[in-house]
Order: sequence, then C-alpha cells, then structure tokens
Amino acid sequence: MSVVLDLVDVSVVRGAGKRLIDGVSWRVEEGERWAVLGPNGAGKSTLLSVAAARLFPTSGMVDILDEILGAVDVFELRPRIGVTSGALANQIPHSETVLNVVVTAAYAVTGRWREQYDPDDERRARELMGQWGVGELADRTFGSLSDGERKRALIARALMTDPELMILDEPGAGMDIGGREDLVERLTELARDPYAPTTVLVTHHLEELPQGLTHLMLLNRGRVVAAGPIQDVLTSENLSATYETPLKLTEVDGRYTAFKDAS
Ligand SMILES: Nc1ncnc2c1ncn2[C@@H]1O[C@H](COP(=O)(O)OP(=O)(O)OP(=O)(O)O)[C@@H](O)[C@H]1O
Repeated sequence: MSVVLDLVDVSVVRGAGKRLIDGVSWRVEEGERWAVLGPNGAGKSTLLSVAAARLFPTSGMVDILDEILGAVDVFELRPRIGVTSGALANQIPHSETVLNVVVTAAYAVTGRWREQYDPDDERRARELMGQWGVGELADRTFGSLSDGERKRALIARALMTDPELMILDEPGAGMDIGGREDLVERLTELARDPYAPTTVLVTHHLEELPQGLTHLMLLNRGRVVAAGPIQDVLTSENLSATYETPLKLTEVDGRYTAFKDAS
C-alpha cells in the first residue's frame, strides 16, 4: 500500500514562539479513512492546512502523495487534493451558481472564468451534485443555499478533480440534526466506497463520525495524544486526556457520543 501522507516531527510556530502544532508525526496510507478530533485551538485546521499543501511547516518533513513539501510545485500538487473548509466556502462569491462552484474545481478556481466548460466536466459536476443531493440546485446561487446544502456542494466540488486525498474540515458545522444525519449517511457511503479517495475528516462532534472510518487522531495543544486504528484509539481514557475532562464514551449501532463522567 502506498503512503499518502507522511509527516515527520512537524511543527508550526508563530509569533512569540506559539506552537500551533508541535512535533507531529503522522502516516496515512492509501485507502485509509481518518478522523481528527481535538478541542478548540488544538491545531486541527493548522495540521490540515499542512496536509493540504496550503501551509509550510516551520520545521519537520512533509511528504504528500510522494512529493516533498518545499521541493514540489504546490500548484501541481494541490489539484490532487480535494479540500472542503469554512475558509474555502468564504472565498466563493455568493452570486456564483452551484454548477459553477462545482465545475470550476476542474480549473482550480473559485469563480467562473470561462463561458463554456468541457461537456465532460459539466457532466461529471452534475453527476456529483446528484450524488451529494444538490443536483436540483445547479442553477441556484451559492449564497441562496442553506448551510447543509453549501457543505454538500463543496464536497461535490472537492471530488470534482478525482483527488487522491480528500480533506474535510468540519463538514457538519452549523447543521441541524436532520442535515447532520443526512451528511453522516453520505459520508458513510463515501468511507465504505473502495474507489473513494483516502480521506481525512476533522470534526468537533463524535456524532458526526461516519461508520467506515478506519483511523483516528486525537490532538491537544498541538500534540498527538493518540493516533491509530479507530478501535484502539477511541476510548474514554484517550478522550478524557484529549479534552482534559473526564469523559465517558458511548456507542450505539456503530455511532458514538461522549458525556462527562460523573462517577
Ligand atoms: N498566526 C497565528 N499566530 C498565533 N497563533 C495562531 C495563529 N494562527 C492560529 N493561531 C492559534 O493556533 C491555535 C491552533 O489553531 P487551529 O485553528 O489550528 O485550531 P483548531 O484545532 O482547528 O481549532 P478550532 O477547533 O477552534 O477550529 C489556536 O490557539 C489559534 O488561536
């Protein structure tokens, strides 16, 4: 199996020596489905920005899809990585149609820049929009969509280039329970699809973990608390250490939640 991500002793340091991530080593192999959990400010988004070739670390080695960050043209590497994040959503003009939001990924831009697209690109965009439940919304403006619809349109966009690595930063943020459950169902299908790209998902909520995840990283204060196969890492003890509060993990039919352990 080939290695998709290999981070060795990676740190990102900002003003006054603040370590956003601190000596992180992480190996992701082809076909794995990871989630990254950790409290606010733990460094999850920073870590994902490094993994998506959007941010250079202060120190350490980063290998993404067999290319070393710093020795590769990131503009050639980035189209191989599908990303959804709130930051990306904010860059998209609200007046853009949903079809354009999705199809422009093939041209690595966020606004329409050509009047005509390749018919194959448009066909693929419409197919992905259908799969992610926004097929009927192709001609609506991005700004008119609900939070949940926007998130699903962005996932369709991220898949547009047939990426080898897919990075989902809080795809369920801002959704109501129905929207979340719909998203988890679709993410479960994606996780179980053997042809889907290697995936890394960041979330704040255990309830958003789709079934079919294979691995989990727990991050706190920029450091890895635990990382590895989900069945080994997802424990009350590890969650308590990560969130610095006593937590009791509960599992129901392959879905998870955690509450403060009062015992
Ligand atoms: N330029 C910067 N200078 C100093 N600190 C920064 C800078 N950018 C981010 N930080 C801090 O780095 C820490 C990690 O931020 P990051 O966004 O990676 O965390 P996160 O785990 O994604 O948080 P959240 O769950 O709240 O989104 C936070 O404490 C943040 O305030």
